[in-house]
Amino acid sequence: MRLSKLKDLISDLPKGPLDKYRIRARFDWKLLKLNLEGEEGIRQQNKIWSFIKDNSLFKANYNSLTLDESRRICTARIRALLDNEINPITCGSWFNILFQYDASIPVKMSVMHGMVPNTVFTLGTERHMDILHKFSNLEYFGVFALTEMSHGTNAKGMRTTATYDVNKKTFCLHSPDFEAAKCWVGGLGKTATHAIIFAQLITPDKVNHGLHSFIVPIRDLDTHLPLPGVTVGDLGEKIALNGVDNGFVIFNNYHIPRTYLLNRTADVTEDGQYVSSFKDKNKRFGASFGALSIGRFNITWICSSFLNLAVVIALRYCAIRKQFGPSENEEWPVIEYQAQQARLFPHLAFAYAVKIFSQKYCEIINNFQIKLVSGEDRDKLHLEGIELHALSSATKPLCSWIARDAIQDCRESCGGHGYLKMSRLGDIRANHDANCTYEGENNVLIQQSSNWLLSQWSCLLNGKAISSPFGTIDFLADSEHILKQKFNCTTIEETMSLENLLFSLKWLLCYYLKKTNKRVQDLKEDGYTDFMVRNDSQLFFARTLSLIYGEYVLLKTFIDCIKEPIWKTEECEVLRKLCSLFGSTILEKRLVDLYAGGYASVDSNIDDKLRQGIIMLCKDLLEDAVALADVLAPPDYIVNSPLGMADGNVYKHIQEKIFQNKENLERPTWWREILSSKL
Ligand SMILES: Cc1cc2nc3c(=O)[nH]c(=O)nc-3n(C[C@H](O)[C@H](O)[C@H](O)COP(=O)(O)OP(=O)(O)OC[C@H]3O[C@@H](n4cnc5c(N)ncnc54)[C@H](O)[C@@H]3O)c2cc1C
Repeated sequence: MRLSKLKDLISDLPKGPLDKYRIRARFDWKLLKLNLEGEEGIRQQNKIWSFIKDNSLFKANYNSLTLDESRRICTARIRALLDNEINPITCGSWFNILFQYDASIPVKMSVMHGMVPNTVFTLGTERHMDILHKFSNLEYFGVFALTEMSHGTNAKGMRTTATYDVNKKTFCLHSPDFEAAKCWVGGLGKTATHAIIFAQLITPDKVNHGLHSFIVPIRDLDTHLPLPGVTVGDLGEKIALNGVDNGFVIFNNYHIPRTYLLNRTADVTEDGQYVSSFKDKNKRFGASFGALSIGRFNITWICSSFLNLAVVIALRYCAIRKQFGPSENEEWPVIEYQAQQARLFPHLAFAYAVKIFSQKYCEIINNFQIKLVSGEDRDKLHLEGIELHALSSATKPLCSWIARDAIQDCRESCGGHGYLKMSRLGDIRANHDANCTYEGENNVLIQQSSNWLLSQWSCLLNGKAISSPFGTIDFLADSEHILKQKFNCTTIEETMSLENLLFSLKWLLCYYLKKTNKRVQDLKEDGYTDFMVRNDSQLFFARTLSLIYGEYVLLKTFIDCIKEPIWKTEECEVLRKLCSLFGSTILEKRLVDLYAGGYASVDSNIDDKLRQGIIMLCKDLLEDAVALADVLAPPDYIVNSPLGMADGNVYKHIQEKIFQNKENLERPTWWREILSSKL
């Protein structure tokens, strides 16, 4: 790409005190950005950011808003974005960068204008095209309602019923009590006209066929009042994301047409017969699981958006903020300190790892969804769906915990000013928080991943082939050989090499599979039920097993990405360092297992080699850290934190923000109460 064209695509950064670090970088940040995000990706981002910059509705709010005003503004901004063709469908996964501006907007939009049409498209058929059209035309506003008041994670325990009425040719929706009310539904509190409701489908023969999804009218299209038989309302203020009206709904023998069942995988005929295109019920779930994984892979991208923003703010601030120094006359920016580097640079490495992973797997899951709709080989799709489900069940928790911990460290690494609301780090932390809970509560979701890994392990033990269409665990076929290997690196460089780090994770995964399986078998032999076996094998095995699986795939994806021929030598060099820092930071936390499992002998000094390697890498990366943050940074009007602006004029921007808000300088209306003791 010609330089003038690159300048149009990626704007120059303003000059300022951060230049001191920028000129030390050993690569061109714009070229790295171009290779990492692609020309189309950067165009998508520019389209979204420039729309926000030029639209008065999106001027930053300086004061806290009332709940009602938060919701109104969020809805108005969503409308403006939609009117300008900015939505999850047209922008694809790049839409998730909106989380860096105001997280409520993409949360509500992703549900109403992404997840809902996607679900209708994926799980519905021809007969739902008219409804789909109405969602797209904004005649209908749809929400996604799975969670119930007394059941969230355990979807099978949900108690809303949809009983087929053969005489009326309708499904009768019913919530037996308040505990069966659908709740937490984003957009339902004030906005929705329709909801996709997951309910237990019961046929006239009284057979319960399990959870199925239905399109259900909620509010009158003219008056916006609840329809008869529907009680709908708002859950009130939340910890964050208050632009989103999370709501509840209760049905009282409420009838909807038979055709409102989303019937791609199963249907009920007019005379009440249940028919499924999947002979095996589990396969119906397999394909649906795959479809649901799209949300979880998207969350890894959302985590990446929050993580990038927090890391950008913290790194830029810490490169400016000075404290102490080697002499009376010399003060050091805090980023120069070893402790600060060790706190922040691994998070920078994690940010790149999560970004590369989420970009790749969002593309894979989008392609999977297309195959699902085009009705390719069902058996093949079933296996692919299961692997994607298992992977997203490990990486969604892993990436959201990585981001959670990183954001907190970023907040602390900015000291007191990081605690100011204007730093945005508190809002980033609170908004990100929900990623650990929705789309599958992390601690429960992660069990799905270990279940799949254990089932593949038992195939292997029984001489059967493992099924890994995406190749995330195909190396397990070689597990016997892997487990016999020993750590034998003699130098720090060798220890920190990508090949060695990846192999160590392969070993750990095999080791944890063996250990978890042993625990499971022991419990079975002791007569435990399947339920108790699963419960009692979580600590310290199954949970760690899933995390190691996620870590392995993230590292492998990072390494594969570096191997692509697109990179210039200097880009490869810096990415390799980040990747090595990512892998070694993960392994350093698992030293106990590497020793206890016999991979590393006591005199191998793997701990010293890894730790010294991390220190060396952090020191080395100081040269590139600010430029690496520039690659991840959105424009200043999106960063919108005086601590993290591109020019690095931290104190000037803090002063502007303080003085911008007139209230900060005014005498309080209650000033007499202060002096009352004297009056
Ligand atoms: C901001 C936000 C938006 C949301 N939007 C929607 C939406 O649009 N539509 C919708 O349907 N839902 C939505 N939800 C609901 C969300 O999907 C659920 O909250 C989530 O699935 C967790 O379920 P739960 O709240 O019932 O947690 P629970 O399952 O009750 O979990 C409580 C605790 O118990 C633990 N636990 C549960 N089972 C086990 C087990 N077997 N082993 C070990 N520990 C266990 C969990 O780890 C957790 O710590 C939203 C939630 C939030 C916070």
